[in-house]
Amino acid sequence: MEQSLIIKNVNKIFPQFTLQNIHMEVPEGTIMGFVGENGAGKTTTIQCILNLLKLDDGEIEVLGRKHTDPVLKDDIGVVFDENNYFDTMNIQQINKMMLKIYKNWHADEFFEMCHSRFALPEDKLIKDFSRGMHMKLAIAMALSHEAKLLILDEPTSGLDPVTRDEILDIFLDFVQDEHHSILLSSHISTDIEKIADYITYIHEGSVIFSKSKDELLENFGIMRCSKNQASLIDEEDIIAKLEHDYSVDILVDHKNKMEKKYKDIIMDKPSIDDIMLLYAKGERKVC
Ligand SMILES: Nc1ncnc2c1ncn2[C@@H]1O[C@H](COP(=O)(O)OP(=O)(O)OP(=O)(O)O)[C@@H](O)[C@H]1O
Repeated sequence: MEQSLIIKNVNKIFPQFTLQNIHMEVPEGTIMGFVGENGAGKTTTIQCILNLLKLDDGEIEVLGRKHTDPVLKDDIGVVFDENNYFDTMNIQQINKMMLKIYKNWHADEFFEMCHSRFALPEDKLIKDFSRGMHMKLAIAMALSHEAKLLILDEPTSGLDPVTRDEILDIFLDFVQDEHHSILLSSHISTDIEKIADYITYIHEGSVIFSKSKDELLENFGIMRCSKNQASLIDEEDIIAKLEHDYSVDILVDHKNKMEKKYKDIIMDKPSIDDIMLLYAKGERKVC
């Protein structure tokens, strides 16, 4: 399988924050969920990919080209959480501008999505759009110029559950083409669990893991231990550990093996939120 996106050892240094040795690979035809706490470095990573920030070190390859190659503009569809560029325009004016910017801009698809799918108002200025309308417009724009890679920063935040579901289906539809792929940053972990094939978790500027979702959710387990039980667990079996007042949660890999080894301990299947919480708040080692 070819990779749509390869990030190798990327470093970006800000005065009070550093992205450290970021690595990630997004295979064609797949969706990579990009998760992490507020301020973990997701948007900074995305800005590096889009060449909006200069790398201090490392390499990024997008669709087989160096990420600085200007021809990539046509092949990448982008949705940012906050975007005020089009505030003084309406949908018609945006269409006219996009026709000049993208060589493969499809006005018919754009209007179909804006009107039929998303019911966006034709004449309203974008600054008068609600947050949900803003996101829908951004998604319609990203999907109307034959992009092969979508880079989406919080595309479903602020949307109601019904619209969110509809948009997730659009993303799933998009990757039915085996040459298409998506990098999807989101705090809504149920969205990620629903549609991602792979998950990259970034914490304080470093990638903690970048793995297939099935591997993560099937292989990882959380052992709910008493303090006494926890003291008997081999250190090498512990990926992360979070102590509560009277109990200890321990994140382990190879869930089935661990269940047999520690028969008396309750083993839960973790959600992405559980895994992030254990890593963020507990003691951990990088896996
Ligand atoms: N241009 C900049 N100059 C200095 N620091 C910056 C700049 N851009 C981002 N940062 C810092 O980088 C860190 C990571 O921010 P970033 O926006 O990448 O996080 P995030 O994971 O996208 O967070 P959120 O989920 O809240 O959107 C933050 O501490 C932020 O203040």
